[in-house]
Amino acid sequence: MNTTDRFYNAACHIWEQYYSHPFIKGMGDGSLEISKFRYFMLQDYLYLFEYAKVFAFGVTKAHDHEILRIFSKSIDDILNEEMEIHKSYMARIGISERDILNVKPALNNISYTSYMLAESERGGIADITAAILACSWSYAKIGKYLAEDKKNTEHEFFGQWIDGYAGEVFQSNNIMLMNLMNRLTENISEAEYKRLETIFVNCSKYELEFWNMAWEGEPDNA
Ligand SMILES: Cc1ncc(CO)c(N)n1
Repeated sequence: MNTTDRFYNAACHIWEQYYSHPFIKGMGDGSLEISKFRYFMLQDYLYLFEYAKVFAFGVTKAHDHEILRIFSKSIDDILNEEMEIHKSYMARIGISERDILNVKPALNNISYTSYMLAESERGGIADITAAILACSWSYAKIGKYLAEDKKNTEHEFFGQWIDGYAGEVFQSNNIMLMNLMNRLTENISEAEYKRLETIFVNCSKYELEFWNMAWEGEPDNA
């Protein structure tokens, strides 16, 4: 079994909860309150700047030119492709630059990105890819899952989000990262594999916490 199949088996009890999550179901059937989506978009926008820095560790630690290109292209795609989804929604919802500057990352958001950055600083290219993969792959799967029903992608508000993640650029970048993960782990020991699996499973849990945070919104004591 290749590494990504083993990762999936190790995390599927968490991933199954994404599909039935009220936030994700609400984007699918169009019932999600815009105020919840607004909070998610702002937190996710801040998240993406930190997530891009995880790839930047990959740039500095790359041991060949192809890997260097994969990580540097990913940074460009996050900052200039994926963020277009966020910017477009911000314009639609009426969120200004100043609103964005006033947003503080929620504790879950900080914890998740700090964990990814810490593992990336400590580890090598395989650890960095394992940390990235739960994010990239889960959004690729959620986008595709929601896009299975044509009605969802045609929704006048949430359709753009679903199309963005189900679309060619995001999907093919994710496949590139999955292939990279498998290539990097072809000859590793079981102990090394286990270390990477732990990172992947932890990031999968952080993903679920991010959806919970988006659903529950700003806590009263924030
Ligand atoms: C929290 C989170 N995870 C993954 C992605 C996909 O890049 C995203 N935009 N946000």
